[in-house]
Amino acid sequence: MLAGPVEIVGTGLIGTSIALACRRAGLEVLLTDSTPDHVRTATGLGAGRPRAEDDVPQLVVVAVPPDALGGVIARALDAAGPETVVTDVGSVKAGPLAAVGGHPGLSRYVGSHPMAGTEHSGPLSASAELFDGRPWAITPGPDATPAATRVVEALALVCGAVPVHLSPVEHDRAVARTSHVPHLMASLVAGTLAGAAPDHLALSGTGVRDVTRVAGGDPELYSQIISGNASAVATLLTEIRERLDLALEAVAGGDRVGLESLLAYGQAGTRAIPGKHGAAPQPMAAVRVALPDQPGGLARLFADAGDSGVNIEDVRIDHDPGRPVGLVEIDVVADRAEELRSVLESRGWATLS
Ligand SMILES: NC(=O)c1ccc[n+]([C@@H]2O[C@H](COP(=O)([O-])OP(=O)(O)OC[C@H]3O[C@@H](n4cnc5c(N)ncnc54)[C@H](O)[C@@H]3O)[C@@H](O)[C@H]2O)c1
Ligand SMILES: O=C(O)C(=O)C[C@]1(C(=O)O)C=C[C@@H](O)C=C1
Repeated sequence: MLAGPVEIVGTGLIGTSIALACRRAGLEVLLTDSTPDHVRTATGLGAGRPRAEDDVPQLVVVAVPPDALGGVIARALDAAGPETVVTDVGSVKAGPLAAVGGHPGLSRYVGSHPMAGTEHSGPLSASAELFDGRPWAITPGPDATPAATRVVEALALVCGAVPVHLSPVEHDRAVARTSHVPHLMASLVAGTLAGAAPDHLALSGTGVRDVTRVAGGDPELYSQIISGNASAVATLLTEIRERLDLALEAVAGGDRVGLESLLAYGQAGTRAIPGKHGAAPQPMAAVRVALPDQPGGLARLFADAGDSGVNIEDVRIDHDPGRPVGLVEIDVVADRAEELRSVLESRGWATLS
């Protein structure tokens, strides 16, 4: 279905990660970016080769910032061959589709959106594994042909992702809830840390890091993303503002029952998030390991964890402010945690309960 070549327009974090995943599958990849250095860097990483004038890609993947999507998709539809399919990976889907409305090549355009990323930008942060097991929204407009949709679905599969089909409007409503509002909330919480006293910040544990990580993303990119989905984001913000008022009243008025009910509602929300590959959420447990601050320590720990045969779902590293020791929290499926702990202890690692 996807035979290549695949052209990537925009060789930043997402474009270069897709290019690397396509290369991993043996596909020919052509690279384009308005910043020639990014093409050079991506080429150096093994993501493909610069596109030549006479190349005819089977699929063009547009991975540029949201404000530039409409123009770049239209140019890709103009420039590509009559059979070439064009997709984009922008975080909002109704806007780019509207921007190319009426284009004669519209039947070859199918929007999409991989639900994976990091708080970093640019080709140097890219990874072929970024999309493994992650949802990838496929959002054909009414004019898209089934054949073009299948090509874009094949791209998601080549990248190791799980395709999820929905309309552009439904997509935008969904990601307001699962991505855009969470990002904004993380930024509001993280903002309370800027300028805080260093001896207060020294008490930062994993909780505050978990809640604020995404707020480290590029403000220019996220302001484009959130503005591009303004109506769905504003609807949810209004809901949250009402609950924030209730939280304020409960805290200020010492209403423990009201507070518990707000916290229970939040807990129910965390439990509603599906597990990996869209499966039902599985209970997780963290195995906590003391890691001496020495070169190669983490590699040895991962090798020993790998030998246990227990899959690592997530990892966090924290540093003891007073000692040259790190604390590594390895998340695994709860019923395998004891197995991992006992293998690590048998290899000399100190685990903490
Ligand atoms: N960062 C994420 O977590 C994430 C996840 C999924 C989707 N997305 C979407 O993917 C797209 C790219 O995001 P990113 O995080 O890779 O950003 P990035 O800044 O890492 O990369 C963007 C690249 O596009 C290039 N570019 C800008 N304007 C261009 C133009 N007119 N023509 C050609 N190249 C151009 C830039 O030079 C840069 O290399 C965005 O639309 C974003 O909404 C981002
Ligand atoms: O993991 C992260 O760092 C992300 O923010 C990734 C994330 C998300 O919210 O899930 C961010 C924006 C994208 O449009 C898709 C994915």
